Amino acid sequence: MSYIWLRKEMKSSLVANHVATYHGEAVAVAQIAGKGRVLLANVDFEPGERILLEYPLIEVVADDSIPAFQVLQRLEQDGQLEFSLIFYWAALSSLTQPEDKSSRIGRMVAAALVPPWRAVPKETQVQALELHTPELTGPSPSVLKILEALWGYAAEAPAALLVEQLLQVWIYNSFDLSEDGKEAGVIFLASAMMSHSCAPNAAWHLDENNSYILHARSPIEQEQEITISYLSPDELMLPSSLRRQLLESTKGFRCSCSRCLEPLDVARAFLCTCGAEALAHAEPGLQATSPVPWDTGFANCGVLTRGELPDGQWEELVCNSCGPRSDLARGLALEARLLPWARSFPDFSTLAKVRETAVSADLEVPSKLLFQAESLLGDRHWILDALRHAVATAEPQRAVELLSQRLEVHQEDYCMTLRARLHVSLGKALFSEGRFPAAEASYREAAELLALLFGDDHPEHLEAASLKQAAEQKQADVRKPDAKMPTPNRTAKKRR
Ligand SMILES: C[S@@+](CC[C@H](N)C(=O)[O-])C[C@H]1O[C@@H](n2cnc3c(N)ncnc32)[C@H](O)[C@@H]1O
Repeated sequence: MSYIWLRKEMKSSLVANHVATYHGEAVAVAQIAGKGRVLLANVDFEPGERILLEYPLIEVVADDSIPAFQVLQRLEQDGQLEFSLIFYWAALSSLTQPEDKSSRIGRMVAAALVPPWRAVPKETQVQALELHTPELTGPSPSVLKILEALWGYAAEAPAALLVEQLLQVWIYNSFDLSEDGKEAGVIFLASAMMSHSCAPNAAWHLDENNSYILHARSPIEQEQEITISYLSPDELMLPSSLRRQLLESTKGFRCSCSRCLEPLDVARAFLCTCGAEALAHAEPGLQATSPVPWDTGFANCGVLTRGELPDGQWEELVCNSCGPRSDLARGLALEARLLPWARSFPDFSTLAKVRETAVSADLEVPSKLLFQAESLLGDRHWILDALRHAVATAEPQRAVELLSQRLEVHQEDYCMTLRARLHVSLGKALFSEGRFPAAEASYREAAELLALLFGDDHPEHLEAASLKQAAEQKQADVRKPDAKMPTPNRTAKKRR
């Protein structure tokens, strides 16, 4: 991979200078063809090692006591806003402070028809404007409506473009801080340089001061790119085509990470008739060479047509043992049938952003679906995994068995957060069955993974550690002879 290093002496990049000055011992900004600016490691990092801590550049919180915010609320109610209101509020809050009289645009907040609101110093705004946005052709209708509502027709084009650019900066670079139904967001400089990967090598979280903390989740070598996931741990389980569609529709780019470039998709694993695992191609339909007989003979499926397959095409699966197979249509048919169920599953609710979610009214019982899925889908199939999750929640007596199966599947690196959370759930299921040593072991695994991902002061780690302690305590209580009760030995003595 060839990089162009953006060093401190290159005055073209304020962000690169900032990173070199404040985080230069750990990271540097570089440029990669097709991705733009990226963050590279300046030294080697061990798993669990902290890479950086960064203070927020701008933080915003929804506040309906402010008249300018109320104007946005009215526009939202009238259906005039294209994106979530908090992005527009963040753009307005990234204008310069009313007292900044240095430019015409700098006086915008002071000139509004409503009282001035909290804005930022000019220097902060200039830094924010260096963050990634798609190419802008002009202000959007929503921004023009806002300008009209806040400034009247006097608002001029350069101001509209500035607001549009700030809006895009927030859409493409911000982190969600919403809590208890109150929307909020934050942007950073160094952290905004990081690319997404579906197999990320770093994990981030925000601490109680909203500082950005980044840890290595796998070994990272000097000059290697540092990547995080823009998707949630559950979304990382989706097949390549859906992950890519999600990133395209929400973040506006086609992912070129190592996992998305894999030709076969482990999240779409099927059972070949030989008993081995058969994987689908990551780009469905591309490998098709001739049509297959569509009569699947599968109950309730009838005759499968091209249009009924998940991506409207027929596919060939590649078996680990016998190679390309174009006769495994029963598995594909079941996948197509289960898709509406999976899309309606709460963990994957963001899929609604990708395409209209067709949720059938007569959603079937997950335990029945699970039975069918296990006969045709491979353990690594995302829908089989989601079914095991659903059944483990609905039927606590099966939780230990199903969570253990899920954990076995998720032994790979990119699933680390999910794996840690699965260990917590398994610990709870074992604890409720009175299996305290096993529960303790599961909580210990969770605590270790969470410390590695987020540090040992993170609330999720502390919770797992305290659950582990509770399981330990229970074990000790079980082992401790109760002073009031006669032990078998004492009873035996008395009898003699
Ligand atoms: C938050 S910015 C990251 C920094 C950005 N590269 C820059 O030059 O400012 C997000 C943008 O980086 C690019 N990007 C991030 N991850 C990517 C990936 N996995 N594949 C392709 N482009 C990616 C996309 O253009 C995306 O909209």
